[in-house]
Amino acid sequence: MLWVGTSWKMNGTRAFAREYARTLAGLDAAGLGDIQPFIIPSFTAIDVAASELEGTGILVGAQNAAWEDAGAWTGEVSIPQAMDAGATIIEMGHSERREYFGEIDRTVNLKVKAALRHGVIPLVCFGEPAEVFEAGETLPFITAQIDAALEGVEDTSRVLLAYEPIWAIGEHGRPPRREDLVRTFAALAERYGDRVEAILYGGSVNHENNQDILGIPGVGGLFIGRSAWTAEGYIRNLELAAEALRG
Ligand SMILES: O=C[C@H](O)COP(=O)(O)O
Repeated sequence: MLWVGTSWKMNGTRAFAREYARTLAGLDAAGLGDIQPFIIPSFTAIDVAASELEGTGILVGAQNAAWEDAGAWTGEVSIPQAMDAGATIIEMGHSERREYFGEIDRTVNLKVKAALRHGVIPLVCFGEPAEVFEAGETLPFITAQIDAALEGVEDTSRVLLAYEPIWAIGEHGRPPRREDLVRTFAALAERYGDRVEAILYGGSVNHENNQDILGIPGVGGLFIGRSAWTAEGYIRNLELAAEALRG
């Protein structure tokens, strides 16, 4: 099974979400084979996307959620609230949240535990900055992030991990070299492969490198930004992944 999903980040109105999800709902999901698609809109559009996608097998997630269930946490959205809107995946630890909104390993860990307690899937993002990569310190850096995220969690089998090198993300990002990903995923698979649901790759995934990345041993899926920000772009990514899976 390959997990192939997209986060829209801070993009999209409810009307956009309805249109996108409707196009996606028209897809022959069975024809994709063993691919698990998921989309992660902004909070405001989760319910629209989820209702359009009901019964299609395509999952909808939230880009963040609080670890507490309710209370005086101004500006936060709890996991039960995200679930109420239709989310079954909770993303956490994305580098943009770590850089701009104070997300730290400790809060990611609290969120992993809260998501599992509520029976939704934690999607844990991690990745190193350029200077760590250039110093050859990627592995110790990312394994420390993952170990902290999973600390004290007995059963991690439903956790999705997403390796997103910070220097590879977004419009100024550059896709990693294949040999670097091969090395990193070999180590991640050896250390976490049996313990988690899947280990995804994210950062400058596009229609040209999609299949090549999926061919790397240990890569269990893709977490895509820009090249899936239109329904057509995302569907093309899904079709390419299905083709890669068929071999
Ligand atoms: O959440 C998605 C990632 O940050 C990747 O974004 P990108 O594909 O636009 O580089």
